[in-house]
Amino acid sequence: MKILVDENMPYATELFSQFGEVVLLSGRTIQAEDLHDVNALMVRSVTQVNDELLAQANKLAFVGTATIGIDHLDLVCLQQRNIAYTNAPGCNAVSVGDYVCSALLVLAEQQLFTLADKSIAVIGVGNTGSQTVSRLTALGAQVMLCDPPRVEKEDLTGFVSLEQALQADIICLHVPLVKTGSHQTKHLLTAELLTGIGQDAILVNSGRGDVIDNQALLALKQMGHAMTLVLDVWENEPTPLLELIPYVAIATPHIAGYSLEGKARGTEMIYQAYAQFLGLQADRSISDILPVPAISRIDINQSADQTFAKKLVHLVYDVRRDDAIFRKSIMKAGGFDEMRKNYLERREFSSLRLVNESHYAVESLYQLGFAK
Ligand SMILES: NC(=O)c1ccc[n+]([C@@H]2O[C@H](COP(=O)([O-])OP(=O)(O)OC[C@H]3O[C@@H](n4cnc5c(N)ncnc54)[C@H](O)[C@@H]3O)[C@@H](O)[C@H]2O)c1
Ligand SMILES: O=C(O)[C@H](O)[C@H](O)COP(=O)(O)O
Repeated sequence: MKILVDENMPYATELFSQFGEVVLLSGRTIQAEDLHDVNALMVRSVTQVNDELLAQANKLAFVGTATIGIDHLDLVCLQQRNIAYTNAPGCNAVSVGDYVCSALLVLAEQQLFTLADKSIAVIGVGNTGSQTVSRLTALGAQVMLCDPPRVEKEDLTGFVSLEQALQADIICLHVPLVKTGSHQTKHLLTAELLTGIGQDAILVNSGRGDVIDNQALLALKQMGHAMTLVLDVWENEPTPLLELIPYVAIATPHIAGYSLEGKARGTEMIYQAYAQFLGLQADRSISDILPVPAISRIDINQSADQTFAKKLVHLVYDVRRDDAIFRKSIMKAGGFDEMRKNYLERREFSSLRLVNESHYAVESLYQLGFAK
């Protein structure tokens, strides 16, 4: 059995070697000839799995992507070739929630605001959006929810329209890239909709870059629109619109989901799916492999407020680290992918246990994801 795996998939060799030979390649450069005699292909979002890539796939029976998004898989092509596929829904949702929380707490400190005083809208209330909602709610914010496809299917009440969501002080985008059907998201934020966003607003995109018309956003910023931008995802990755970067307050190279736990969970989920596909028992686990975090417990000696939450959040993950590396590396050829490949270890809030022997009021910190 030969299993071809993107080299940026942590713990892949440890897990997939249960089934056979594991071959590691750079996901961005996997070619059709690499798939000759390969039984299973395990990718990340940078590999376009389509007719062109699968042209020489004579034995391929399974494709796994260790990601939430599946816009890089041509599902029709996989079905036509009778190739099974799986993704890893929710694998890095906690990591994305941590990212948004870290970014908004940076901006809250810089712009002197309290999240509880802001109107916040989350657009796309699935796995990642819900993680953002629970963190912001823990920090006292009232969060508006916008998810027309869910409202249509689940008959939910209290959700707002896209137009209402775009009036919020803070707008967080968590939608997938959908190019067909009645809820398409490519350029969901058109030039016209972007223009209607408030001058004091904050716009965070950690979904997919194509959801915002990046050229229109640049034109708007060049005309002096003052909204604050947090962009983790960009149109045309790995070569984002360089002129846009100086207008972005927090800019990162598509790493919102890159906690070690999130990436490892992605690998483990497709490993388990492949074992099931083969009718075998998955006998390995990432919990046996993940390293102990550098700081794993802290004694709590005060009740929680936003300032205290910020200290703890940024102790575990301060997004400014990734923003600084992004600005330094993005001008270099291949810089975007290089930053992702050499991403510094980052742990989730849950890696830090808060010991509260004096029973201070810190329930909100546990709601943020810190461990008890
Ligand atoms: N930046 C990163 O590192 C990172 C990490 C994980 C996921 N993502 C991206 O985020 C996307 C969302 O992830 P998820 O786990 O929350 O997915 P999900 O499928 O759990 O949730 C997506 C939600 O968006 C909603 N939605 C779809 N179209 C919409 C529209 N037009 N308007 C409003 N809502 C809409 C869906 O109904 C669904 O509830 C993924 O598809 C992926 O592209 C990025
Ligand atoms: O869809 C996802 O899960 C995320 O966008 C994921 O973090 C992307 O990471 P990549 O596969 O590009 O390494």
